[in-house]
Amino acid sequence: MRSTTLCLPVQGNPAERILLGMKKTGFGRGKYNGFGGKIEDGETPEAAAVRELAEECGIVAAESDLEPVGRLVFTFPARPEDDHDVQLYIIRKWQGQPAETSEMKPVWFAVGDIPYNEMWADDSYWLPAVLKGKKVSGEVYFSEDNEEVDGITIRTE
Ligand SMILES: Nc1[nH]c(=O)nc2c1ncn2[C@H]1C[C@H](O)[C@@H](COP(=O)(O)OP(=O)(O)OP(=O)(O)O)O1
Repeated sequence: MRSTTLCLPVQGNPAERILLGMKKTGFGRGKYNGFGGKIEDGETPEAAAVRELAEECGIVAAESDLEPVGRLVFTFPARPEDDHDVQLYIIRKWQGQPAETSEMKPVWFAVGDIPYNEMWADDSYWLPAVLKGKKVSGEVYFSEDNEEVDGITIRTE
């Protein structure tokens, strides 16, 4: 199973706005997503999270500013090669302005106005808790269409 990162830039504590990216290529294309991707061989999860923030929306973050907020395991029975294990982070401090890249178009949303119907179907189950300051862990099983959630367990702390 591949190991990945997902980082959510937010403003405010508790969060008032969240930066999401409309993914233009690859996994999750056409959906608003957090920023992240594969952890390369020899790379720490934090280094991968910082690298992906820069590659996907052009912001420069320090690893020490990443707030670990949990871990999710995604299983796609119809596409086992897409199964992945995601380390989740929030970040509130960085340098530079978010900018569109070849991979993503970044857009700010108020936390009360998050476009869950244009996101991965599992996000509405765990993102509200993360934005309220909770840590989450869980497992998500997708249906045969790789879109709907067939089973989900989310634990919060
Ligand atoms: N169900 C889901 N809900 C969610 O919110 N984010 C998900 C998700 N499934 C995957 N992601 C995120 C996590 C991670 O940031 C990314 C998947 O990583 P991948 O490495 O497969 O992506 P990419 O196609 O961007 O590849 P690289 O950037 O080349 O590593 O999509």
